Amino acid sequence: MSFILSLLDVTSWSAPSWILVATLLFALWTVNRQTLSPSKVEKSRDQTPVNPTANGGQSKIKSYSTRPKQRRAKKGDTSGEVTGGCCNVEEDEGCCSSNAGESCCKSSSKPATPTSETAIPIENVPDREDTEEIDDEKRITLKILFATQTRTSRTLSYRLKELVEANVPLVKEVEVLNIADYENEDLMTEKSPVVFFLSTYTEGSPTEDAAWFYQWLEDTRFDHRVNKQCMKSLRFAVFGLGDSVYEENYCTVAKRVDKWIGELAGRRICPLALGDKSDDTEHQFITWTKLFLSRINGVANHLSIAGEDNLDDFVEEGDYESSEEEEEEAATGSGDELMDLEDMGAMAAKIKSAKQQRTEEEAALSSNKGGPKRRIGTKDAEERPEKLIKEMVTPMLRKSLEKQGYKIVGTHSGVKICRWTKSMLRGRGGCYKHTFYGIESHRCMETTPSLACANKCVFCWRQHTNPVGTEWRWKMDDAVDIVDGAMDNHYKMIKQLKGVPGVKPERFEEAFTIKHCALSLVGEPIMYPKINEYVDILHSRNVSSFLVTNAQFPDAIENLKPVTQLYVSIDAGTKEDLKKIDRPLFRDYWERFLACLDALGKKGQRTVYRLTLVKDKNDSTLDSYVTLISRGNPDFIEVKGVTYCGFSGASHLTMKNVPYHHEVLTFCKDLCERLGGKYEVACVHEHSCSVLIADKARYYKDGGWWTWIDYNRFFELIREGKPFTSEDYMERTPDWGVVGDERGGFDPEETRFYRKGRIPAGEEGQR
Ligand SMILES: Cc1cc2nc3c(=O)[nH]c(=O)nc-3n(C[C@H](O)[C@H](O)[C@H](O)COP(=O)(O)O)c2cc1C
Ligand code: SF4
Repeated sequence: MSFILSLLDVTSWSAPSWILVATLLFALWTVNRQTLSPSKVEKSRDQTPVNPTANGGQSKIKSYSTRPKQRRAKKGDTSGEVTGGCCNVEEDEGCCSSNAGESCCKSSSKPATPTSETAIPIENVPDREDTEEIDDEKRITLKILFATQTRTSRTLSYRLKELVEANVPLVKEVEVLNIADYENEDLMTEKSPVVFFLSTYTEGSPTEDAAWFYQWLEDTRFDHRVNKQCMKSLRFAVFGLGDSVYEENYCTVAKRVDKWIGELAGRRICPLALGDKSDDTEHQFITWTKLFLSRINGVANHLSIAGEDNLDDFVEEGDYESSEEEEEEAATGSGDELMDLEDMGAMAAKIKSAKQQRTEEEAALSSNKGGPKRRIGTKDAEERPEKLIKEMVTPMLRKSLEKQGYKIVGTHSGVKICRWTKSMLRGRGGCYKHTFYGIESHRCMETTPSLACANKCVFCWRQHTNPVGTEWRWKMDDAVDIVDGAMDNHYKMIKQLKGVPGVKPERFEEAFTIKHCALSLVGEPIMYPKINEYVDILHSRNVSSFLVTNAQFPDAIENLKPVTQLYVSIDAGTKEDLKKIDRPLFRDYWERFLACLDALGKKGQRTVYRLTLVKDKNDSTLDSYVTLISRGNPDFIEVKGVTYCGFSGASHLTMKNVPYHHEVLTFCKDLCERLGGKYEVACVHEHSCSVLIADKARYYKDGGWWTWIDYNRFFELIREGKPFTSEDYMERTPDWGVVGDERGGFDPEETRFYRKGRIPAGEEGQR
């Protein structure tokens, strides 16, 4: 042992020891370098095909001897697939768990490791010996510029880099850069072909990193000092990222950049392509990439033979109109076949026929239904021809949501076990709904029949991995199937908790009879056109229903059957703030929001406004909340401090936006004061920074608060089928739940558990 220690004591080493160690280190470094040397990497590309047909087979480079055609790639062919890495496009936004504090690949500065098909075959592979003969000076550099918020564009950029490196030996180097790090003016003298991956955000705007470039490019077109042919030497291609639900704002940034560079005489290597979040971005990317690889090979080949000139065969004409047709081509390609340049004629015919078929189908629909648009609650979606209706949860989205812990039920529903369910199973306390309304958290299922919604709220738990839409446009599952599916999955998750330290056997048993359903997981439950059938099934099984809606569908609120408790989310007090916080899809979002409050006021049911306080964002406009409360006249107002879900490129919320419990309480007291005494703070749940404000006239009786629910009575009332009100099934709130009680809303039958390093509840500073 002392010998080893003396070896570790470097200060005692003699000169020969130093020389020995240095020699060993050098030898190790050399071996390692050889393992990773480019020639080794090249060897692994040995079989990678390249397409000389892109230059008409007339390459003057001796090395491009043509080999017989390789087999064509089939969709799903994974031969040559590189596995590993979490930021491939399939997980573009969802690869990171939303839990704060978890290690996150998004924060890594390392490029995403693609799981891409690096072996996308371009036909006629050059022989290994031949490619080695290519003079390095003849090989070109490709630049990829991306602009992103949630990293999809960045991920695709690195995937394209990998694919080009694996498939196009004439490209020596692929540089991937954030567009903000590129000198805009260099586009006018750029020698390397440039590919842009650009995403579009609110109202068709560019991302922050692209804003300067976008403005510069727009201005350049009108700058009389600038030659309108200034980008003549630029070979470029644009891939846009967006979401077609934004209709006329769909991929605006990419469309415009493609158009503007074209107007400045830039030469397109490849048509504009659009990756649609509501469709299959992965498929669109692969289809476009196949075309791009063959084109860039042609461009590289010509550049290396003929230099700057003689490129006309390999660039698209610079006019924007023609690229729409091309865009269609990229979108409709089957992805199964390789598009050689000679195949383009056949492809054009295919696109034309696909277009015609679609027009005919749409026309048939319009004549049947009086228009192709589908509305929530109508049967249009159900009656659309099967092949036009897509599933809401694509395989890519499924993977991403499953990573975040959701169990996907059918094609549009999800269920997830709540942390309070686990907590109550272990006798460590229930959630705020236990304190406020007597919910048994260990028997509560949190689910949604629609993972889609019509917003992009900054505090969304899903970090924007879910689909969005203003109407139901997906395949629709039967209500009974999704209730069954959600319950089965919930029970499976409960089963997995067997044997977890602290789980109480009697609670574990009870958990196999669900008593409550919180339709508030994510998404918009009332978007599901069969929501009434859904709640009927729950009630018939003696399961209570707490349904939360985001106040964008007033008709659906009006048509909704009685639920145990109906919530609307009030995410802001003013039109401007609502736009900033919820980032709604509807242009008339404010009118819809107000109409929802009016509809709620007329329901005559047990209703709740749910306010999520985001410090410095929606906590300052008290008077505007007063107006909204007077409008919908809810029974309760639940106020909760926002929960920090970790950083998401699309959100920008930080811990600074999370209010302290005392700040939430002060806000509530101020609010009650401004409401003139009609409402009062009734309960608190300090644990989760939640406060309940109740209508005093309705819920304060016999010297106490009656915010709890008699669930059995509710089911009886439903079965009786006669009209009833919230006062018919209220129950007295236990003392420990009432504001001012020293237990802070913690059930005395439970045992408080403090995680190491956590501040005990009720203490100053608790969030
Ligand atoms: C708040 C928000 C607003 C958006 N607005 C638009 C839009 O106006 N048009 C569009 O085509 N896509 C829009 N999108 C969709 C994004 O462009 C799409 O999610 C894209 O894949 C994001 O790419 P990125 O991950 O590289 O940022 C929006 C997304 C969010 C979160
Ligand atoms: S409405 Fe809900 S699900 Fe939709 S974005 Fe907002 S928080 Fe997320």
